[in-house]
Amino acid sequence: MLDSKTFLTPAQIVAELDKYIIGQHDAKRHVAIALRNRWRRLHAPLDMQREIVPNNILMIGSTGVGKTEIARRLAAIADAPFTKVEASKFTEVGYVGRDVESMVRDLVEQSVNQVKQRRKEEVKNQAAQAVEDLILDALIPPVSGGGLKPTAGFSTTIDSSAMPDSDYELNERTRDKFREKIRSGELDDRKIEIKVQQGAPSMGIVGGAPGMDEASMAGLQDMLGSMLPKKTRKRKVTIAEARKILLDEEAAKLIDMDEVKDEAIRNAENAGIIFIDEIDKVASRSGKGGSGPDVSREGVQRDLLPIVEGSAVSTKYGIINTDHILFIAAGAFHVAKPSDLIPELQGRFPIRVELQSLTKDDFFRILKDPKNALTKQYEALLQAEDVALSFDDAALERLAEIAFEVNSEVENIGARRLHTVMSRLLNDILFDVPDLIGPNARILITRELVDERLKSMIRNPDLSQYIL
Ligand SMILES: Nc1ncnc2c1ncn2[C@@H]1O[C@H](COP(=O)(O)OP(=O)(O)OP(=O)(O)O)[C@@H](O)[C@H]1O
Repeated sequence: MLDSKTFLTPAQIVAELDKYIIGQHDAKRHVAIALRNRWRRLHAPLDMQREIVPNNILMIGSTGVGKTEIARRLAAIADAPFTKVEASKFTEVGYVGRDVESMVRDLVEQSVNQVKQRRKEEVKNQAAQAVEDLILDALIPPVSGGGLKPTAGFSTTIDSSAMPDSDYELNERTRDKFREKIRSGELDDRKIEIKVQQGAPSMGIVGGAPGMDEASMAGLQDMLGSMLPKKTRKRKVTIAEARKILLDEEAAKLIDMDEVKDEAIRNAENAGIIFIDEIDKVASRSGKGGSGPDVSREGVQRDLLPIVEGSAVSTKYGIINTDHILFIAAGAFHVAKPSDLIPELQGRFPIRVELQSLTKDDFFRILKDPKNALTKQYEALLQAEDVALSFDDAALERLAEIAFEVNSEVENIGARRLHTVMSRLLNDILFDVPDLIGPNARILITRELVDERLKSMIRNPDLSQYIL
């Protein structure tokens, strides 16, 4: 995507983000520039490409206002590998817990999966052809022998050497007929026996050699795994299921894993986005009179620094350079301030954006407008049961109001509150369909209905604390 000749302009990127995220215009502008800059860098002269450093971003805003969502959607727009980590989960090197390099390994893993998926898509037609042959072999073994065992009801062993020409032709004609039936889906429910590959055998390496890191261990496991013959197992499944299972296996056989690894590493290096949440939780400096936990928090920041500054991290797919990965750090910064981060780290996140707290009106729009709005999700769920659910605007206004009130009275969890409120509102309906509310029913959620179902709870803070 990023290496294609044209790419979305910053305004177009914002327009894409607008489809999913309400408000937060400032943050959208900054991430749009950062993304377009990555494309610009890849089209700059080679010697300059090395010099251009990404403008990492620090997002400041309370929980549930769209920080993660913006970063995730940004990655989706660029089809870029993305990973989210919580800074508070890291521990300083030398202590038990997740080491900071694991986020780079996660990113590469993500990138490998993405490339693999893309390549499989490219060879899908070729793989489908091979799958059709395998299914056919299971139904009617070819005269040349081989193939998979047919199930009861079909001819069994065919001795090709003893077969006269006419029998051979007959077999071919039968196979052609069945090929058509397989294609039309007519035989989808018929059971056949197929050989499926079993998951990688466990090598039983626990702990590894002293001094061996996680990446080398995983690499060793992979290497040993690939040296052993792949185990297969027989399974009896319907033709429809066989198609799915075999398609994945056949597609995997057609792609070159070395190429996949190379491309995945390149993508992670040039397009990867790492989102570090809760950075404020590791932001307090021992220099300010801190002890114990402060020292360790500063340790985590010091460990993060080389990765954000650019260094080589070894992963089971190879060495990856972090120089051009885009880092987006985020935190509420209610207690600690960005200035409590160690200066070197502050310097690595030159772009600061503040996300706004969401208003009642924002809640209303979040319920109604995004492509994946909660109302649209529930409507689609019930559509599957042929029940038409809809919401009138007054109902959505009331829901937004309730979510806003509960946030101010109980705890502010931002737009996440809409999930709990909606689920409370619709639970009975979701349970009653289809037993009590049959197909073709129409349900209109009105303001009165919202009040009726939720009023008792919002009047009682003790209750809403647990339920909403
Ligand atoms: N401005 C917004 N527009 C649309 N949906 C939003 C917005 N803000 C939050 N949401 C929705 O609320 C949920 C939580 O948002 P998100 O994960 O982005 O929170 P966050 O700001 O990253 O919080 P945290 O720091 O706790 O992770 C998501 O389902 C997201 O879609």
